[in-house]
Formats: sequence, C-alpha cells, structure tokens
Amino acid sequence: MRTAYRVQDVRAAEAALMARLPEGALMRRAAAGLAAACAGLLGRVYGARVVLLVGSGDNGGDALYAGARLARRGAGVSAVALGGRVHEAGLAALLAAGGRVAADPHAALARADLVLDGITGIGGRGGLRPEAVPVVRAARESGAVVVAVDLPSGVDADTGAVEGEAVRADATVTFGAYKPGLLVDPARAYAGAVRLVDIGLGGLLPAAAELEALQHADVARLLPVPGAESDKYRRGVVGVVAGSARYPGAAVLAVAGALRGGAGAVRYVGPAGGAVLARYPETLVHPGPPGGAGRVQAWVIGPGLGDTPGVDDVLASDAPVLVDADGLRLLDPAAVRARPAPTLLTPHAGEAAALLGTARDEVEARRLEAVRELAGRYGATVLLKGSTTLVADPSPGVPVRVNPTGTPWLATAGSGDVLSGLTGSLLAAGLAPRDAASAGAYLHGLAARRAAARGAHGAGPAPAAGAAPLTAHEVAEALPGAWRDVQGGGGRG
Ligand SMILES: NC(=O)C1=CN([C@@H]2O[C@H](COP(=O)(O)OP(=O)(O)OC[C@H]3O[C@@H](n4cnc5c(N)ncnc54)[C@H](OP(=O)(O)O)[C@@H]3O)[C@@H](O)[C@H]2O)[C@@H](O)CC1
Ligand SMILES: Nc1ncnc2c1ncn2[C@@H]1O[C@H](COP(=O)(O)OP(=O)(O)O)[C@@H](O)[C@H]1O
Ligand SMILES: [K+]
Repeated sequence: MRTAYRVQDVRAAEAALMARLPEGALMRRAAAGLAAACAGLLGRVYGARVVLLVGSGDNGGDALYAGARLARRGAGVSAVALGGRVHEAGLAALLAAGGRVAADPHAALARADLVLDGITGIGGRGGLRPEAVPVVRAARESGAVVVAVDLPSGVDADTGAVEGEAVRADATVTFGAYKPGLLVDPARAYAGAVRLVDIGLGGLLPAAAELEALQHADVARLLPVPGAESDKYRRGVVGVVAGSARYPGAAVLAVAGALRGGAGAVRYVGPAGGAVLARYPETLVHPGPPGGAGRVQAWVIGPGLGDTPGVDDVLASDAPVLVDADGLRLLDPAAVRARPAPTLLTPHAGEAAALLGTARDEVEARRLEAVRELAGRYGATVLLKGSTTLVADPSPGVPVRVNPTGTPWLATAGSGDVLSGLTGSLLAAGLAPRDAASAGAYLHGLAARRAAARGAHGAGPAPAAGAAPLTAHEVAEALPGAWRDVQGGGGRG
C-alpha cells in the first residue's frame, strides 16, 4: 500500500526527525537521493548540461545541493534564481563544486539536458508567480528532461488543485512521503513519474494517512475466495436494478460486471430481462419491482434506469446498496442518511456536482475535497469516478483511497455500468463498502489496461506499450484476467 500525507503532517515528522539529527542532515539526504535520480535519468553525468530553477526556500536548497553533487561528477550546472532570496549554503556548495549562476537563463535553458525545478515545494502557495512563467515555459520547450524537486512547482500539495500555471515535469523526486497532490488529478498529471526518496520519516508520520493507494497484494487480500462449505447463496446474491426500454444495454453491462465480481448469483430486476438472458443465461431475472424479486445480499441500482421507479424501494431495504447513474438523480438524500445499512454512491464528476449543488469544473478541480464533502453530507461511502478515481468513507479521519490502475481508455460509454455491477457483486460477497469500491475500481482499471493492450481474451500479463480503443464489454470480459493478475502478482499497481 502506498500512502500520502498532508503538508502539516510531513512538516511535523520532519521537525521531530531534525531535532535528532545534525543541522542540514535531512537536506543532504534529500539532495543525495535527488542527484542519484537525476544521474539515472541522464545516463551519463559527465558533460551533461543541468539548469537549476531556484526559488527562495528550502526546495531551492535541495536543487542547489543536488546540483553541487552533479557538478562534482562533471556536469555543467548553472542556477537561475527566481525568488527574492536564495538558499545561501546551497549556493555556496554549488559554486564550490564548480557550478555557476546562469548569466543568460534562456540561453542556458535552450542548451539544457536536464532542468531541476526547485522553485517551490511544500511551502508553495498558489500557481507560479508571473516572473517564473516564461522561464518554466522555456524549460518545457527546450526538450530537456524536467525533474520536479519534491512537487511540481505551482501545484497544491494537499488537494491536487492547480491554480494558474504549474511546472509540467517528466519526473518528480519526492522526499519522505507522497503528498496527495502527487496522486490526485489535476496535479498528478503535472508530476510525471514519481519517485519517493526515503529520508527517515517512517514511524514519525501519523497512523492514518490522508490517502491510500492499494497495490496487488492489498487487493488480493480483499477478494472473496469460495471455500469448501460455500454455496451460491453463501457466496452472496447481488440484485441489479438497471436498464429501461430506452437503455437495455446498461442492464447487460451491469450484469456483465456483476457476474465477474465474486457473488454466487446475479438477480436482474427490470424490463431488460430478455436482453440480459440472451447474453447471460446464468442470470436470475425478475420484472420488478425490487421488493418482490427475492432476497439479495446487496443491491446495485441506477445504470440506464431512466425514470423507472425503484430507488426508494431499494433504499428501504436492509441490505447494502450501491447507487449509480440515474439512481443518483432519483435518490432522496434524507432516505440515504437514514439507512441503517451501508450505502455506496458512485458518481462521475457531473453527477457529484449535481449532488453537491456545485459546478462540474469545481469537482474536477478539487476532487479530494468533493469526495470527502459528499461522503460526509450523505453519510455514505462515495466512489468518485474520472481521471483519478477516489473512494471516501463517511467517517472522518479514514484515509481516502485513490485508485492507481485507471486509464483514460476507460472513458468509453458503458464502462461505468460494468464498474457498478462489479462493485455491487463484491459488496454482496461481503466486502465493506470502502473495500468493495476500491477493489472494484482497481480490477476495473486493470481490466481496461489488459483489454486496451491486447484484447479481452489475451492470456498472461498485459504488455507495457501499445494500446487500442476498447468497449465496455471488453472491460467486463477482461475482468477474470485482472483478477488472476492480482492474485498472482506481488505488490505492483
Ligand atoms: N523541512 C525539511 O526537513 C526538509 C525540507 N525539504 C525541502 O524543503 C521544501 C520546503 O521548503 P520551504 O518550507 O522553505 O518551502 P518552499 O517550498 O521552498 O517555498 C518557500 C518559499 O517560496 C515562496 N513562494 C511561495 N509560493 C510561491 C509561488 N507560488 N511562487 C514562487 N515562490 C513562492 C515563499 O517565499 P516568498 O517568496 O513569499 O518570500 C516561500 O516562503 C520541501 O518541499 C523540500 O523540497 C527537504 O530538504 C527535506 C527536508
Ligand atoms: N480520463 C479518464 N481517465 C481514467 N478513467 C476515466 C476517465 N474518464 C472516465 N474514466 C472512467 O471511466 C468510467 C466511466 O464511467 P461513467 O462516467 O459512469 O460512464 P458510463 O455512464 O458511460 O458508463 C469510470 O470508471 C471512470 O472512472
Ligand atoms: K519544485
């Protein structure tokens, strides 16, 4: 499991560690890790041209000390100061190692092989200041590898928001712990490949992180495995209330996901039973309403539902309920808050905006705040879909889960229906809502990567490169392969 911590928690841990160490030791550790990462990216350090963009704080100090290390190994290193001050000891170290202050920043950038962005780290506020913008653009246009120190300057470490301009890095070398902005869009997209340098903060950070990203081994521990005493009812029955005369396909896709989610049986309720049976004869079908369809261990309601009634009926049940798509439009917030059994809401940004009474852009700019706010307001677990999928628990203080397996190939009609069926099936199999949602998103993203890489029926792990458009059905069909990848495969993700 990877974890991310807020700036205040990272600072507190750093302060506790610094009190035990000689002055400057932490910065030296950070700079050593940073220089090693840069050397790896450069391949050959001797003769490489490195430009340091140096702000007024310790982030600039890290860049200067790392620059000094690279200069000692024969790189040509020059510094461009962008703040009112510069880290004096760091600058002295750079000059002593043979580095320089750039006489002409734009000329230096035009020739650079690597640019280190040390403008701001966890002390930055707001986007880049106007004087830094043309320099950062020149760095980007130079074709040099851009490496952000701790964070891409201009992004918000705690929220992942980006106000105005920020550095677009090829790689980010972060110190001590991941910060939420490195894992949550839009900031995540500015960070490139993120590498964590251990500076010894382990044990000093709070027990509960701000964010958690599951890996294969974590998901493998959550997935249900039938035992000798299992039967289809003990494995859980998931009820899927989806589809309408207008959108029968949503019913088929939600059932396709549900059949691959570990429940022992899928009970479809609604007007699209014929279409469902034609594709999946193993489904139990009922015309509705849900109350008369028979016992289930969890309900999924909403995909392609149109205005078909049923949401109130399902919310009145004592089973866990996942509400998606049209179901979100039709739900009564008071009924959700009053439920004794768990509720899981799975909106995309537009649906989340409607639930919060705000604009879609606002949700996309501040996903972490939006998902927490929704979970708190509705007293429900919330899975917010999109470029970064997040899962928040209604209890405060519980880390938000961020899904690391997503891929933009998932932005295809109907893939959300597969996710809700899959996740509901995991709920029926007995997973807690936060676990069902995060394991569901994880498998769904992995299946999409497999399907995009080699088609749904390919065997073995997906190759890294090469991808093609996929359909929601292919995502569903790739789920068993994703499931096997997770169970077979260590700590990746
Ligand atoms: N603590 C530790 O143990 C370790 C810390 N480490 C490193 O220290 C970094 C944190 O250093 P920090 O606290 O000095 O803050 P930092 O990010 O350099 O910013 C400082 C100044 O920038 C300015 N500024 C603000 N916003 C701005 C903007 N938008 N655009 C431009 N400038 C802006 C503002 O100053 P102002 O110009 O307003 O006077 C502010 O005071 C951390 O990320 C890591 O790299 C590592 O060495 C490991 C050990
Ligand atoms: N840019 C993106 N990057 C990664 N995943 C995305 C992106 N856009 C959408 N997705 C994923 O695709 C799925 C789309 O679901 P949804 O919006 O409900 O669409 P639909 O209703 O057509 O099924 C979700 O799992 C979502 O997280
Ligand atoms: K930076």
